[in-house]
Amino acid sequence: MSNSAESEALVRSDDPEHPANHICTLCAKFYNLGWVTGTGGGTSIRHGDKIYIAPSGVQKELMKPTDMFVMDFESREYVRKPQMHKPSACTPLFYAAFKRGAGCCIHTHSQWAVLVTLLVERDFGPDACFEIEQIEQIKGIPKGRGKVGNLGYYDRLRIPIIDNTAHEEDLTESLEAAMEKYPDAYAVLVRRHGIYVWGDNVHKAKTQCESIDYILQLAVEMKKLGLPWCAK
Ligand SMILES: CSCCC(=O)C(=O)COP(=O)(O)O
Ligand SMILES: [Zn+2]
Repeated sequence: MSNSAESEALVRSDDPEHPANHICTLCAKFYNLGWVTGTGGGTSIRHGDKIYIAPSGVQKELMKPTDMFVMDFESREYVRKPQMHKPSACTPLFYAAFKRGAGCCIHTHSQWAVLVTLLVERDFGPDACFEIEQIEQIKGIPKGRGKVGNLGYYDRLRIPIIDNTAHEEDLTESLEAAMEKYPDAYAVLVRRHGIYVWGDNVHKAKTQCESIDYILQLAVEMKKLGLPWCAK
């Protein structure tokens, strides 16, 4: 897109739920939860045929709508590219979630997520997975893509764990492999790094991420108390 007025229009709106505004307000909230401190983590939103992406290496809680990159979903070309920055290194990972029908993807560096990946370290390898059941908050997570409703109290929540890589974008292949292997998952943990959580829309991605973070914190405390995550 060569016309700068058109490019500007993509990020200027009075609607607080316009993705350029929404990413900024969400990241400010997530900063206060310890999810996106020190420039780590982030959020991306799909809006029709456009994807809104934050810049890389910036304080995510201080971003402005005009800082946003905008990518065309089909061509994967940028239709808005602020000169000062590069797009988030998480972009190919967010894109993997959008290809699976997500409307929003959140990446956090939550310490609870990191700790859980260390607590299941004994299962290190391609099959590593965090599993928990009989916790009320599990009901905040959908059963799976194309399935109706959320998990029940007696259902088991499974979140696959992939190994970290030196560069964020190099996680893409293993994230996509985990998505294939666990088609019902709405989240993937990254060992010693954090978590990616996605949802059909912004509201669902946010509430699912909150539910999962709550469960991960609980899981760490349960482990400290010697309490099992699953009944059997
Ligand atoms: C200190 S953060 C290291 C990079 C990272 O893991 C991350 O999530 C942020 O990447 P971005 O390119 O969006 O700044
Ligand atoms: Zn990260």
